[in-house]
Amino acid sequence: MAQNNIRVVVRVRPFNSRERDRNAKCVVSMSGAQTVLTPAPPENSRGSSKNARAVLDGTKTFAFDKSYWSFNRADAHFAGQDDLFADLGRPLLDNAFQGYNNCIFAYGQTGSGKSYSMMGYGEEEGVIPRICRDMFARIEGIGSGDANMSCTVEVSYLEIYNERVRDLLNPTTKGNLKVREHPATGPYVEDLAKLVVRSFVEIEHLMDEGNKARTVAATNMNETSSRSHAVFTLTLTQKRHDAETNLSTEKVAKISLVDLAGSERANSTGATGARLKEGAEINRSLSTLGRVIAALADMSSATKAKSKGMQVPYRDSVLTWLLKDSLGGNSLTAMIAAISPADINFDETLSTLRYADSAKRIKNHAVVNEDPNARMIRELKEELAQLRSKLSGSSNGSLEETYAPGTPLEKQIVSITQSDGSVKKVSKAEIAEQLSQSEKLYSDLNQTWEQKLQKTELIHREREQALEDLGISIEKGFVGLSTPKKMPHLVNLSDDPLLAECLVYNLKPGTTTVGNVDTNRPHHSPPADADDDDTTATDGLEATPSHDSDVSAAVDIRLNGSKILHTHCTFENIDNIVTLFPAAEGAAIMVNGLRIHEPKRLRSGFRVILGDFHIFRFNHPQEAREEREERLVAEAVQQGSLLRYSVTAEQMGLDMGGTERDSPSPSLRPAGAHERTTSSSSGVWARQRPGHERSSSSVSRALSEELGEFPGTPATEEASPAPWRAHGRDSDWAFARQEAVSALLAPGQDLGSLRDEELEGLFEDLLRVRAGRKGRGESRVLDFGGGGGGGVVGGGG
Ligand SMILES: Nc1ncnc2c1ncn2[C@@H]1O[C@H](COP(=O)(O)OP(=O)(O)OP(=O)(O)O)[C@@H](O)[C@H]1O
Repeated sequence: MAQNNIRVVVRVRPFNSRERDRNAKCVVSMSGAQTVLTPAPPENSRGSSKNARAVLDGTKTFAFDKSYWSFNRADAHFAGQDDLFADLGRPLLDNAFQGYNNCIFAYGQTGSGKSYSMMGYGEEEGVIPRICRDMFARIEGIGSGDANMSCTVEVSYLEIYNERVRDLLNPTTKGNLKVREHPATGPYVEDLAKLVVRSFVEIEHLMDEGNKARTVAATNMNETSSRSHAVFTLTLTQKRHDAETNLSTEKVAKISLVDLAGSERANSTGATGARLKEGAEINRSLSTLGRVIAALADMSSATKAKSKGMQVPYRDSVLTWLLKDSLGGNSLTAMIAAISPADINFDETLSTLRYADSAKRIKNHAVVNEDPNARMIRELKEELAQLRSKLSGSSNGSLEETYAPGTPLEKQIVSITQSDGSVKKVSKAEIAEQLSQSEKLYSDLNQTWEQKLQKTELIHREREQALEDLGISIEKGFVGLSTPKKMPHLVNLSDDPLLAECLVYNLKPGTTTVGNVDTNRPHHSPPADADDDDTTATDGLEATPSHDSDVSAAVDIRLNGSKILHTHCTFENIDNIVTLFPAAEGAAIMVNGLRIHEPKRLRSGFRVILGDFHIFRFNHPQEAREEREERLVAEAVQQGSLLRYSVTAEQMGLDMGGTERDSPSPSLRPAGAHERTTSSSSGVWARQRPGHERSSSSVSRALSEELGEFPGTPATEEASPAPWRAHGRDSDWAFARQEAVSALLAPGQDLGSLRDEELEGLFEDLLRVRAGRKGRGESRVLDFGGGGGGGVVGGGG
């Protein structure tokens, strides 16, 4: 058994545009493995010697396993994604191939760079895709080097939100899976899909669809990923067949990769109602994580005798229960503490560094998992025999009481011997429950590879069906993802880079109807009355019930949440001209910030908001291409260059076919909105995480750019914006929200003329932004992120 401390590394990101706009000072410095946090002097007393002393007094120095300086690429000690992978990813794989469990979790406030390190953005792949890619490269190497060795990989992907566990890969399980614990297996999520993957591309595909499920669920509640914890787990099984003895042995390693919710939620304030409940539940996982880390750190410094009596509150939250092995258990674990460099985030950064500082004292006890399945099967078999005999009463020896026939199982108490040898009194009802759990575990463990493959295929079909039922376009025979080549479509925008632009809704020739997802749910109350605070009603992807009415059958795109009517609107695509028709009076529809009541022709790049929370960009690839072509030709003509006039579009850099550029016409959209890379080589990780900042300045920048205030910005953006660039794709999202709000607050707009819901929505939004700003150094401007009745434009249905 290897006893290892948790490896703790810190990473500081560059300033974001909001910090730059506020002239933030960098308060973080790094030297070797040390991270130093120095409070910035107050604005009005800079330079005074008294103040200089006070600042020095406030300096905090922390030593970690590594400190990654990602603040400025130009610096000699700059650390990028490669460095992180070399230090954390490669050793993790070395350990996993030896048979050790491993875990990496990222901790830090919202926007500090957790997802950047874990998943990455654009070409800047994070540690998760690199691990997956390298794992399959190693497996290939093993397979070709030793015929007696074989490796298999299984994947699960879950999200914890409000203490509820949602399977992101299996739509048939509803959003509340149970965490259980069995002595043979440790904590596990009952009924969580564990899908077989045979290549990196298959993992990419799963991750893509998992993120789609996450996005659908998040949009339902106007959420972002920073409110939930995501746990991606790989199980690597290596089988060695010994030709001489004809025996097989196994090594199994579990790799858990965890992107935690923004840590400021551990102490967020200002929430009310459902928000408060949500806050409390998210806090529960994060605050319990804090207590678990503290308890384990204390235990590591206590004497052996003293530490024996100490309790670690793993079971107080779903997250810590699931991470039990990774924290103080059988795992080699690393924590990435992500921090902002800015003075305005000083308090959050200090709190993150303190967290990280205690985490580094935690000791884990990792063992090589040799033949764990064989052991578990043996233990479960023994247990099952005991449970069955207790339940049937056949082992009623002298020690057990006898009960009259017909006595309810709850009332029949028997004693069972537990795996540690202790004897426990339990009711037969509990035994029946445990029996069914253990039988399930036993049958899971006994599944053949073929059965696992079949199940994976079945869930895959169900998942795609569930997405298609919502109107979300699915790439059949997935090989890298690209948005539709020709079809006009809507693509979702989001404040959250992780959730932006992963849902594509095709607008096929003819009519596409948008309605409420609940329309095809039998016995559901009218969606117009839907209370968006009711977080229990919306679980994201679910296997869709059969279409039970004419209305539901006619609905192609199903959206959830408040203010989406049974039949909300239709898109008519006639000869490639797309027109949006409100389907009923009062349907909440905005196009480019204006509420529409009449049909409206859409042009590529238009922002469309449906209901309160569904924000899209309309893309018309063909139209965008034609416009670019026309513009280039016009430019060529203007320059009087007959030569250029005669060159083909392709020669001018227009891609007419395969690798299309689907973004809206720059003339019709904020110029800061970048085109997405459609390169399949960068895969889903790149696609899902275009450069993207959540800040106010991107709104103002987007507006300025549209007004031509950024002359340096090229009219036609190149694909694949780097994440650290000042303006990201979110300008589309923020721009859409901005114009929606501006429309309500337009000059001359009489607030008194707003409808009650609109006024209330705005009021709540303002309160939330204000509370957010007070509670957090860095807030998202336009963070109307609460579900609670607010929303983009308040009123609607
Ligand atoms: N090391 C880095 N280099 C360049 N840009 C970074 C780095 N880390 C983060 N960023 C940028 O900062 C922004 C926020 O990062 P990210 O989305 O990873 O934060 P997060 O901590 O995951 O937030 P949340 O808790 O909301 O999920 C992104 O635009 C990202 O591109």
